[in-house]
Amino acid sequence: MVAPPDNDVLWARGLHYSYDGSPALAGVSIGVREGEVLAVTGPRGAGKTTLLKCLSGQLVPEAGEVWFNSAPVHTLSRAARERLRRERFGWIDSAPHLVPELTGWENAALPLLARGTGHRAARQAAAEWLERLDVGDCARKRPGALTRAQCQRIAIARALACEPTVVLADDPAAPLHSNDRAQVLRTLTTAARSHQITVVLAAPDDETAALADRAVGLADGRRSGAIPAPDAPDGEGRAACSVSA
Ligand SMILES: Nc1ncnc2c1ncn2[C@@H]1O[C@H](COP(=O)(O)OP(=O)(O)OP(=O)(O)O)[C@@H](O)[C@H]1O
Repeated sequence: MVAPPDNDVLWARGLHYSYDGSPALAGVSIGVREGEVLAVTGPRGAGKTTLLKCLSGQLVPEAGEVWFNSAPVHTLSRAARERLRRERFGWIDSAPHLVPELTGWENAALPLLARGTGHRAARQAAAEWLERLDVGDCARKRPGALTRAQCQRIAIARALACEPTVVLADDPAAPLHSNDRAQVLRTLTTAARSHQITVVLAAPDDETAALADRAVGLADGRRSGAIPAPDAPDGEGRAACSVSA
């Protein structure tokens, strides 16, 4: 095993993963620098979700290595990977997956409570993140009384409230109306940057990728060619990244 570069908080080399014999990742290597927002772009089925799941320890690659903060993830036991995910990673899915019986703040506080944070402190942290994400008025409401966009903001608050080292966001604006998409994505990237949280963002479109500092492409489970850098407005946006399989 070769240790990753020092400034990569998350680093993977030669990842292979198949579903029932069909390859989803075929030798992907990637490095994520501390504090950056990295977009993983590519069409449907390119392997973005599978890559994020391998990086976060949800899936174990059939071949290849994943390192977090210079420690191997791919060799950890299931229990150790679960602990790592609970303590250091946040996950945002393309659907909010809130618990319908719980209120907004209770949903946002769940990962903190799972970590053993006291009820009062968890409630306070959840409430602060709901405010930051402009859904403070949803704290006492249940998901059934909220819009999809409000629920997705609560899901983002849930991922950020325990201030993880890395957030993996799998097309987090997918279910939203186009008016809400840009706003929700911008809120996520701004909040992460202001708290030095590294983000890996599966981005199916240019609009999403443009909010990242850097973008890498996937196609058919492999790294695809160099992505041109668009004009980055207001210091936001991505840089070109020359990539190889
Ligand atoms: N649970 C699964 N069982 C079988 N095949 C799967 C499973 N999940 C993904 N795949 C397949 O693996 C390949 C990569 O899928 P993946 O979801 O990682 O791509 P993606 O880029 O995230 O796509 P999308 O944008 O549609 O989410 C696709 O061919 C997909 O059909």
